[in-house]
Amino acid sequence: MTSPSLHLTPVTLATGRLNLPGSKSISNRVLLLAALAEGTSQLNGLLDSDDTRVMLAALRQLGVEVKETGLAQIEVQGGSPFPVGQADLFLGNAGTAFRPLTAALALMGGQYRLSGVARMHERPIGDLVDALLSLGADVQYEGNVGYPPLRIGQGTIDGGKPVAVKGSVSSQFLTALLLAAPLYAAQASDDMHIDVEGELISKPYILITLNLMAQFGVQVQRQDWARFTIPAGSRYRAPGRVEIEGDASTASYFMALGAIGGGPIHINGAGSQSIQGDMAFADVIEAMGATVVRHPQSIEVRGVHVARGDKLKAFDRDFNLIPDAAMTAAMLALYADGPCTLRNIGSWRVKETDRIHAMHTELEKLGASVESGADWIRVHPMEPTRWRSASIETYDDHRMAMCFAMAAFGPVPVTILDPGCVSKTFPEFFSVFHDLVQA
Ligand SMILES: O=C(O)C1=C[C@@H](OP(=O)(O)O)[C@@H](O)[C@H](O)C1
Ligand SMILES: C=C(OP(=O)(O)O)C(=O)O
Repeated sequence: MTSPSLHLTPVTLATGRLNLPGSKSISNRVLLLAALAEGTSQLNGLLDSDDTRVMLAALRQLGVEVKETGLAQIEVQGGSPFPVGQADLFLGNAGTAFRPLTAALALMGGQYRLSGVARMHERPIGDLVDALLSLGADVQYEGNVGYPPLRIGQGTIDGGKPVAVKGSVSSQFLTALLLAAPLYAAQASDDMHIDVEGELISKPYILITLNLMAQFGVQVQRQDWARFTIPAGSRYRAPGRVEIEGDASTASYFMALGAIGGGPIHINGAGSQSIQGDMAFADVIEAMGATVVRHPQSIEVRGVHVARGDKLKAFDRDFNLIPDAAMTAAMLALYADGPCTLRNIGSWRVKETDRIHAMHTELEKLGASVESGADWIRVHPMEPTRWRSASIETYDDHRMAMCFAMAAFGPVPVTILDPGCVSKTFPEFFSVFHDLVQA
């Protein structure tokens, strides 16, 4: 179901403060960890959005006791195996729910079906399934080989020999194996080794995984990015309280606002102590000419006034480490003093939509000159006379909707189609955006 379109009239200034919603990546990891850990976990600051709702609903269907104890506060009674050994789970388009649950249920054993929206059934999962099959799990494709929906049965898991996983399509496959690994390692007499075969993309997300596993009592040993060892006897223990920090990918939209709308924008919820790689987007806007002050749990951004003709500095950068925040950088290119090139972003092709195609097409509708290839995109800056008033398709991709809000700093009105798709990670995005900008 599509939502009514949103008309953005030109704005010139951005200033104010906001509290970030909880991190999607941390929320869904912590929900699964709390469900697997023996004992009670109190999760504070959890994100409330489509992606966390499908994870919560799945855990409840699996019999995990989850209580809402306050605003963004959840209490989880964990333990494994899950109480319900048979379930048909719908996981929307949430990669952070689909991939980790596939691995956990495959190692747990039972009878499960995992499906999602049509786009989820076009997002690859073969590299994770191959790794699980090599461990002795029973995972079958219901439709196209290499893609959801999946059926999981009772396998015979042997983690005694190193398991290899490819990480060139998504880091979530390695994250999924790591999160599930203690289901085997807890009973094992030998350490479990996970080897990465070939290139590993989006590395900072693996560090989030390892950090949170450690908070739940499992210390993974890492040899570069090649081998991950889960010691024999490793088991998750509920840590009591877990504070979930704000979402750094969401923070990128507000850092961008400060960079082009003067600021100051005060962003509360993630700062220099963040465990999220996307906080490095602050370095990107700094290099473009914005001023960033980093506090342990917040940041402040001041910038230029692009609506008055100021320009940001152009860039040519590798964005492999921050693929989500990279989309925001592509929008900032419109206001730069030269062409901006984003490299090593091949994973954009298999996310909520083909983001290279979507970005290229929609930026051209605004009047921009764009070039792209298999894993890169180049956006040329806009002269004021080039801007065209366009209706922007969002392709059911929350990040397309959120980053095209930055086009409101151009001189013509812009319409965002189906803006409600922001509910994947930040349902209140447009009301927070409107509170910060002025004509
Ligand atoms: O592990 C995670 O929480 C995520 C990893 C990244 O995916 P890839 O590893 O597929 O790039 C990122 O794009 C996604 O939004 C969240
Ligand atoms: C790629 C994304 O999501 P997912 O967790 O579904 O992979 C994203 O949020 O940009």
